[in-house]
Amino acid sequence: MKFESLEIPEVKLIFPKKFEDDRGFFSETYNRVTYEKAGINQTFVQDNHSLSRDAGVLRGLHFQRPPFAQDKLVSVLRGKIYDVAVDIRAGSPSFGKWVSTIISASDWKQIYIPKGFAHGFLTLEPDTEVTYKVSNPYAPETEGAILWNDPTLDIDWPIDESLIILSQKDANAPPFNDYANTPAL
Ligand SMILES: Cc1cn([C@H]2C[C@H](O)[C@@H](COP(=O)(O)OP(=O)(O)O[C@H]3O[C@H](C)C(=O)[C@H](O)[C@H]3O)O2)c(=O)[nH]c1=O
Repeated sequence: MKFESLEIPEVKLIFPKKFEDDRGFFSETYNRVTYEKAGINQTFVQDNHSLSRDAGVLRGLHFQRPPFAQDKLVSVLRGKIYDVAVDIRAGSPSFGKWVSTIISASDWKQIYIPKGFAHGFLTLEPDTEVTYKVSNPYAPETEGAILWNDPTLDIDWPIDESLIILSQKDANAPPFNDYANTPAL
C-alpha cells in the first residue's frame, strides 16, 4: 500500500494493492491499521455512493462545519473524476489554495481529504460511480458550499463551462469570499 501527499500535504493519495488473477481481482480499499500508519486515523462512520450519468457533472464545492466537519476517503468504482480539495482552514498558510488529481476506476487510487477542506469533483466519463467514507454523519444544517468557478479560487476545471452539469444548489452556491469572513472551520 503506497501513500503520497499532494502539494497541500494533509491531502493524500492512496494506492491500494490489487491482487489480480484469472477470476478478476481482490483489493483492500480500507484498512484501519495500514491507513493509520499513514496518518489517516479517523473513524469513518458513513459510506456514500453517487452515480453521475454524464461526463461533465460537477458536484461541489461542499463541506460540513464543526462539530460535523468530515474527513473523506474517496474511491472511484466506475469511470473517472477530476477531484478538487480547497483549503478553507482559517489561519492555514494555504488558505484558499486548492489541489486536484484525476482518479479513475482503472488507476484504482484514492484521495484522502481531511476536515477543513471543501470538496468537489467533475466527472470525466459517463456513468461514473464514486464512493467515499466520511468521519461524521450527514448534518445538512451544518453544510456549506462554495461556487465551483469562484474567480478567487480560480480552479482549473478541465472542461468548457458551457458543458458543466450542476445541481440547483451548486449553481447558486455563494462565492468564496462570503465564506472567508465566516467563523473558522
Ligand atoms: C451528502 C448527502 C446527501 N444526502 C441527500 C441529500 C439530497 O437529497 C441528496 C443529494 O445530495 P447532494 O445534492 O448534496 O449530493 P452531492 O452533490 O453529491 O453532494 C456531495 O458532493 C460532494 C462531492 C461531497 O464531497 C459531499 O460529500 C456531498 O455534499 O442526498 C444524504 O442523504 N446524505 C448525505 O450524506
